Amino acid sequence: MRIPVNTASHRYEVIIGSNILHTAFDSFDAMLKKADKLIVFTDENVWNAQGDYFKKHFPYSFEVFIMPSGEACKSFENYQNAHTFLIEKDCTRKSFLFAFGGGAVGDLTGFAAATFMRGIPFIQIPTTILAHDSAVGGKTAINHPLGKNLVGAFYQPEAVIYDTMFLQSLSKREVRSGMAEVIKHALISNENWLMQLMASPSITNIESGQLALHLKAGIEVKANIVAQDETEQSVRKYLNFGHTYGHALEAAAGYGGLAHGEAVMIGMVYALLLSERYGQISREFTRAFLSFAYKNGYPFHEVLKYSFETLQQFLLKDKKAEYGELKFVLLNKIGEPFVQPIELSECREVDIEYRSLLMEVCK
Ligand SMILES: NC(=O)c1ccc[n+]([C@@H]2O[C@H](COP(=O)([O-])OP(=O)(O)OC[C@H]3O[C@@H](n4cnc5c(N)ncnc54)[C@H](O)[C@@H]3O)[C@@H](O)[C@H]2O)c1
Ligand SMILES: O=C(O)C(=O)C[C@@H](O)[C@H](O)[C@H](O)COP(=O)(O)O
Ligand SMILES: [Zn+2]
Repeated sequence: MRIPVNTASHRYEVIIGSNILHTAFDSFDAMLKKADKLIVFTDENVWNAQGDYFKKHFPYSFEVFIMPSGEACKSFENYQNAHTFLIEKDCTRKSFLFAFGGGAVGDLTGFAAATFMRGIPFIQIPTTILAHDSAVGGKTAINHPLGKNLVGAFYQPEAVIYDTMFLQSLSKREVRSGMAEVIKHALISNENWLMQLMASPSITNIESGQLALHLKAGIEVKANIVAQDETEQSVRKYLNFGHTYGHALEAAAGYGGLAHGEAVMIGMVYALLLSERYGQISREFTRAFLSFAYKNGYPFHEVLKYSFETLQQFLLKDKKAEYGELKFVLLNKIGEPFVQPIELSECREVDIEYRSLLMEVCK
């Protein structure tokens, strides 16, 4: 199945299916044969779990750069190492990169592709559920100790080749983390879809055919939004639902302490509490949603490890902030996101409210 992504700067497709790696490159054969070098960026875990399948089914000869797994690959140090690798391998503007991994590998590779010799092409080959989000739309970045994804570029891939075979080796924790972005896509777009997800007996145990439908639906939401607003001037901000508080937690936890999707899930409940004040979200819904997420194993108790004072320094660095004003994505109703300026004093009030709700619901 192919899903078009038509952004202002570039048009490409997400090719998604099971066992497609060996055939998916057919349409790119001419382009890839013109490249002087094909370089695959991956991480240790992905290479250990899926390297053999990759080597068997990837139809070209390539060199591989294996990075530390998880957020460690989005460090300045690894970003420099990646460029050193490309330079030492005599890569040129005719070289081509592949991001073979989850969102961390995808974000690092995309940023390396955007900046190596001022830009070389790359293809995303995502291997996590979460990467149905990260591989699409062209946000690339590394982390700074003072804030998540603060250094990056909008840079679109030539294609996204999503072989869902790769998902089989994901840990339960990574499945849960990835499902948070699926749930985010439902929350900002479609109440029926959200209700279907909330009715699943277990969010980490969805049958593969059904999971593929959720991934397709999530990719379509994302593709539709980035087609309207590639560089986050307007509606793209909606894709950041849950991320203001979520990114602050990830930074406070020292990148990698919390998985991205775990932090986003915690941040989405915080955004629901704010949505009660500015939209039509009821406390009853927030409570039901929190209870659903808690039963599915999202680690809400992590919030209690960090004071609001620790989180606020990161909240203030959120990329949506403008002219000293913090902006949160909130929901009027399920499927109706909007952007709301919020004072830091109100963030603190809601943080206190959140901690007491957690004590009540997450026993
Ligand atoms: N660019 C975007 O639009 C966007 C969107 C969402 C998230 N992100 C970024 O993506 C990152 C999170 O992505 P992620 O959750 O995929 O994390 P990740 O890339 O860190 O992968 C999670 C863990 O799973 C391992 N892994 C990956 N695929 C595997 C597989 N098939 N089998 C076994 N292990 C595997 C990885 O090695 C890692 O340890 C964050 O840095 C986040 O900021 C970016
Ligand atoms: O694509 C987007 O736009 C998103 O906001 C998707 C998010 O899931 C993703 O985590 C993104 O990297 C966050 O962007 P940031 O600009 O807040 O760093
Ligand atoms: Zn995200």
